[in-house]
Amino acid sequence: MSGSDASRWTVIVPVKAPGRAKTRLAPHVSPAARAALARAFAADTVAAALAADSVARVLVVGDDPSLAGDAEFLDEGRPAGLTASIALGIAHARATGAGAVAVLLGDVPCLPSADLDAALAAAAGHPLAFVPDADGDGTTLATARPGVAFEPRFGVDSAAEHERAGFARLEASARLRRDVDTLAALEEAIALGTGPHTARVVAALADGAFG
Ligand SMILES: Nc1nc2c(ncn2[C@@H]2O[C@H](COP(=O)(O)OP(=O)(O)OP(=O)(O)O)[C@@H](O)[C@H]2O)c(=O)[nH]1
Ligand SMILES: C=C(OP(=O)(O)O)C(=O)O
Repeated sequence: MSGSDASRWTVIVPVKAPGRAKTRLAPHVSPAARAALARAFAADTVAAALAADSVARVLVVGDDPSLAGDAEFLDEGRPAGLTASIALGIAHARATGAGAVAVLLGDVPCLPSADLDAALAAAAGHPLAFVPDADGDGTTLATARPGVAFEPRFGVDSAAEHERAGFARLEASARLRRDVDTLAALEEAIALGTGPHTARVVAALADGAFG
């Protein structure tokens, strides 16, 4: 992350409180391990965004400031769901001078900053764009050029919803597309190579640190 000129991106990362997150992992790991994984996924995602050359600003939206790390934090207040938290983040970013805006979900722990830079460079060629997740039905990144009305459609079948709403589908790396919701996705992420926060929690899990 360097400078703040208008050609660079503001990246909004919604992150829910770890204790309530990643419920699809609940059958496989303890509540403490699940919360630690959720926190680590977010930390690796935010770190990648902060390190990206094309990113001027990273804004974490949620209800736990400790999840923001070195990024800005925007308190969503009473949790009202993913769509509401994203809308709050976009409105805040635009009201405080953001030009190009991206929403990156906080569960892509394999993401290298160069892969985010590549996707944002491609996104700059479209008013609105998105990156489908690894499974193809969801979305990991949605983008809007400066001044373009931005109402991303994250949630169920968001890839199809984004396409229907006129967002251009971008080619992107497996590492940007690999969100982690399930045990199978976690195993794939480990095989791809995660960021250091997730790697530490996975190692602790393997050592039996969570019981
Ligand atoms: N701020 C905020 N972030 C959210 C909210 N819901 C989901 N997120 C974040 O959006 C990203 C993608 O959400 P999901 O893949 O559904 O993750 P999740 O809700 O933790 O997982 P499940 O409980 O398994 O559905 C993750 O970074 C979540 O932390 C919300 O209500 N508020
Ligand atoms: C909210 C989404 O994430 P997931 O499908 O991982 O819950 C999405 O893909 O739009």
